Order: sequence, then C-alpha cells, then structure tokens
Amino acid sequence: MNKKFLADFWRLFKGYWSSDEKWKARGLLGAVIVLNFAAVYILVLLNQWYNTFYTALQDYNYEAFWPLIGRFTLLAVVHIAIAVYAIYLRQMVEIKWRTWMTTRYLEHWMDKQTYYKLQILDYDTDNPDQRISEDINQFVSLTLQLALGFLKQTATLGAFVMILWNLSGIIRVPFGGYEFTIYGYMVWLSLIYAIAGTYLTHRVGRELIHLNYDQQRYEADFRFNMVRVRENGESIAFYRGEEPEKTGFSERFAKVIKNYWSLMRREKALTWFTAGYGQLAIIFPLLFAAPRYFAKEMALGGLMQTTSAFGRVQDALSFFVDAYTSVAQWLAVVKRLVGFTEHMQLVENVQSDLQFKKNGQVIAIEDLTVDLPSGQVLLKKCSFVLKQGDKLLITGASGCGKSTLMRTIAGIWPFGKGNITIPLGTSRLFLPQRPYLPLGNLRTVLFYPEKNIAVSDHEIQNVLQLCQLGQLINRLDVVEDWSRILSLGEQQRIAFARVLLIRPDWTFLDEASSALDEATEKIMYQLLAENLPQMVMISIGHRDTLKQHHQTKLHLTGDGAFILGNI
Ligand SMILES: Nc1ncnc2c1ncn2[C@@H]1O[C@H](COP(=O)(O)OP(=O)(O)OP(=O)(O)O)[C@@H](O)[C@H]1O
Repeated sequence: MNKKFLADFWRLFKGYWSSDEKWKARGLLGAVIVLNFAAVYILVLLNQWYNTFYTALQDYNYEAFWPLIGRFTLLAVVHIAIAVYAIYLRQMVEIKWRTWMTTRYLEHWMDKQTYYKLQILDYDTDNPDQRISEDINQFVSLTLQLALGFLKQTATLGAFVMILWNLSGIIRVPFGGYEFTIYGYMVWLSLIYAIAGTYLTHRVGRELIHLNYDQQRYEADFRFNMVRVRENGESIAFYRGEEPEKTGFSERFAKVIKNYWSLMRREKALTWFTAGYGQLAIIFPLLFAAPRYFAKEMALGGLMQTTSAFGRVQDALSFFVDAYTSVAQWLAVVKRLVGFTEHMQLVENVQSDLQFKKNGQVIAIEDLTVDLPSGQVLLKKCSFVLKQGDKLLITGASGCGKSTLMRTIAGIWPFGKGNITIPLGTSRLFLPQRPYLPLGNLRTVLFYPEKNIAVSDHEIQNVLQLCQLGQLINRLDVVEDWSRILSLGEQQRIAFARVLLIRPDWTFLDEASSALDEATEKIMYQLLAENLPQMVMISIGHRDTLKQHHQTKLHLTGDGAFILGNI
C-alpha cells in the first residue's frame, strides 16, 4: 500500500463523509462504533464469568451454580441484542453510503456524455456497468467491514491483553546458568503466535490480490460478450455467426475458469494453513498454562479464563489473518474504482478547441475543422450559416466524415477547432440510421428523450397514421422491447413521428430514411416540411432522391476539402 494508493482511497472515501448527509452518516456510524465497543465490554464480562463459574464448579459450590447460569444468560442476551443491532445499523450505513456513491457515479458517467466519450476515446475497456453496480457495493461493504473490524479488534486486544497479563503470572526460564523472569508470558506467546500466523498467511495468500482482480475482470468480459450477442442477435443469426461467437464465449470462459483454478489452489493452500492455525489455537494456550495449573498456582477457573482470554487476544491479533481475503478484494476494488474515476476525469478534461456559443437567430459554423483522435483531418475550415427553415444535405463517400461532422455540430465530438453558434433556447433531435428505442411502452418510445409533453392521445394517433404506423394506434400503453419487434423501416418511421410530436427547432437525420422505399421517404420528408416549416434540417444521405427536400448541399471529399453550394 503506497502513498498514491492511500491518497486515491482517501479521495474515494471522503466524498460521502463530507457531503450534505455527513451528520446523519457520522451519527449512525458513531452508534455502530459504540455498539462494537459495548460488545467488547460484554466479552470481558463473559470472560470474568468463566473464572467465577469454573472455580465454583471446582469447589462443588452448588449455591453459586444457578445464579451464575442466570448471569450468563443475561450477558448472552445483551450480547446477542448488541450483535444484531451492530450489524443492522452497519448495513444501514452501507446502504446509505452506497446510494450516495452510486448516484454520484451515475451522474458523473451521464454528465457531459462521459459514457460516450469513454467509448470514443477507447477508455471503455473496464466495464463501467460493473464498476457502478458491483464495485461500489463491495467498496462500501468491505471498507466498513474492515474498518469496524479493525476498531473492534483493537479494543478487544487492549482489554484482553490486560486480562491475560494479570492471569499469566511470572515464569522463570533457566538459560546458560542464568534464570530469566518473564512477566505476562501468555501475552508474549499470543503475540508470537499471531505474528507468525499473519506473516505466513501473507506469504501464502498474497497472490490472491491479483487473482481476485483478474477474476472479476474475466467474469465481466464473459458476461459482456453475451450481452453483445443478445443485442446483435439478428445480425449474428443472418451471418450464421454462431461458431465464431461460441469460440469467443469459450475463450473468455476458459480465462474465467483458468483463473478460478489458480484462485482455488491458492485458497486451498490458505485454508490448510488457516484451519490448522485455528485448531492449534485451542490447544496452544492450554499447553503453556497447564504447568501453573498443575503446580496449583492457578485454579480451574483461572485456567479456563486464560484459554478464553488467549483465544480473544489471538483472535484480535489474527484479524488480519482472517480478513486476508477481504483485504485482497478491497485492494482490488479500490484499484478498479480509482481507475474508472481517473478515466472519467481524463475524458472530462479533454480539451477542445471548439467554441460553442448560444446567441443570435441562426446556426453559424465558422472555420470548422474536424479531426480524428489521431489528428487526421476530416474537414478543414468549413463555414456556413443555417437560418430558420433551412435544409442542408451532407454527402460524400463512406467514411469521409459526414457523421463525425454531425457529431461535432451536436457538441459530442471534441476533436476539432472553430466556432459553432446556435440560437439560444432551441431544441434539437437526432435521428440516426437505427433509432434508439428505449425499453417501455410505445408512448415513452415516441417521446424519448422528452417526458412531459402535453399531446393528446388523439394527436399521437393522428401522427402515427400520418407516418403509416396505423397498426400501432391502439398499443400506446403496451410495454415491449420495440426495437426487437418493429422492422428497421418502422423504427425509422417512429423516429419521424417523434420529430412531429416533439417539434424540435433543428433536426439531424443521419441516413434516417435509408430503410424506407423512396415513396415513403418522400412522404416522411414532406410531412416534416409541411408540419415544421421553420425547423432547420441537416441530413446525411447517399440517395439522389434526398436532394429535392433540401436547398443546400455540403459535399465532403474526404481529404479535408469540401464543396458547398445550392442544389
Ligand atoms: N471514435 C473513433 N476513433 C477513431 N476513428 C473514428 C472514430 N469514429 C469514427 N472514426 C473514423 O472516422 C472516419 C469518419 O467516420 P464517419 O462515421 O464520420 O464517416 P461517414 O462519412 O459518416 O461514413 P458512412 O457514410 O459510412 O456512414 C472513419 O474513417 C471512421 O473509421
């Protein structure tokens, strides 16, 4: 654990504890800590009970028997109640902390299109979905579990070292003609026992850190591979791509299994050791305390109390031993979350030389240069103005940069320079070749991404009819995976219906009618022209038939040059 790791961890950690919810959170955590200390206190009382109880047994003191059983019952009940609430309240802290962090991470991920920029900048390699759903959960629960465990075990250690010290008495060891007097020898023995155990566990178990890290990564890759097949089922089926997909699954799954075998072997070695170590811990204190018992320097009660106290001290010192796997997981989780956070920050800090302004009445593109992340220029120093009602068609060979120009104007592509001015308060809509249809009912699909647009059902049905989607007018509230059910042409008509319903000020159409026959395409474009004559429209398309719906054409030649002119 180096300095950077601690600084990274601190950054992840401090957010919640210094947030708006900090007083509630700290109060709750304080209660959990108090309960943990109370549990230690009850353990001390129980340990004293051992002495009294076994001494009473040794003395055949029947009068003391039942009251002592009663005392044990009372202590046990209190201990159970404390244990239950210590866990319950800790989980409460956990769920609140997780909620806070998940909300922040989701915001950060969605904010400024970070989810998209991570993709275009190729930082998407480490499964953001898993970071947000699983890693935050683990980070919160492991941090609390380890921190509270550490506090509790320290308190236990403090209390029981004192008890053990007092019970140990003195032992004299003859060595080389001298006699050494050792005070509190049981404390030293427990210390040696625990340190040796911790050291050996570290030796056996340290590989678990990176094995756990890799396991999570391989599992996520395997799962993601299946998600992709589900999402692209149709294409894969048409290609008859089952074999390559199966090979992909097998390769990824083989990595999961191979790593799991290594994990199993390591854990097996560790279990051999920890189980043996745990068993030996029962007999070890008896061996060393027995001489004093048989020398009648200690009663049975003292012997029992000593073994119980040794157990507690040993438990506390071996905390690291038992928590080894958790610490390994925790290190891996912190590393992954920090990596993800850094990637999001890197993406957020990507500097763009594009200047966006919001004013005036027109869309003005001035000296716009569009690049690829590699620096290759797609378009150089392009300028044009679009006023209300203007319709621009962008053409050019495949791969020349048409979609990238559209992304740049829409403000989601950061590589380039120049000025883009957009009228203040205008709304826009983007129609890609394959429209995005969210999960939900048809009404939600039609209004995506808007939520609260006041349009009557009658109007929606009318728009559906106009877009030749009459078969859907009675299914507005039906929940389906619409992108799976509707044909691509129908999905494209849904997108046109969306424009008619949402009525944006400008619309991007990136081959938005490519799946429609020419007659239907004409009807769709005419619908837009008649119903939204003031709307600015920027289309991309290869078909000549599109020309009739636009006045201006921007032809990209692919080497940065372009031809702009009237149609
Ligand atoms: N995230 C990215 N990183 C690197 N290169 C990219 C990225 N996105 C697109 N490109 C490249 O930029 C070039 C232009 O892509 P773009 O999608 O703009 O082309 P297009 O003209 O719209 O093509 P088409 O007509 O085939 O849709 C292509 O060579 C493409 O490979």
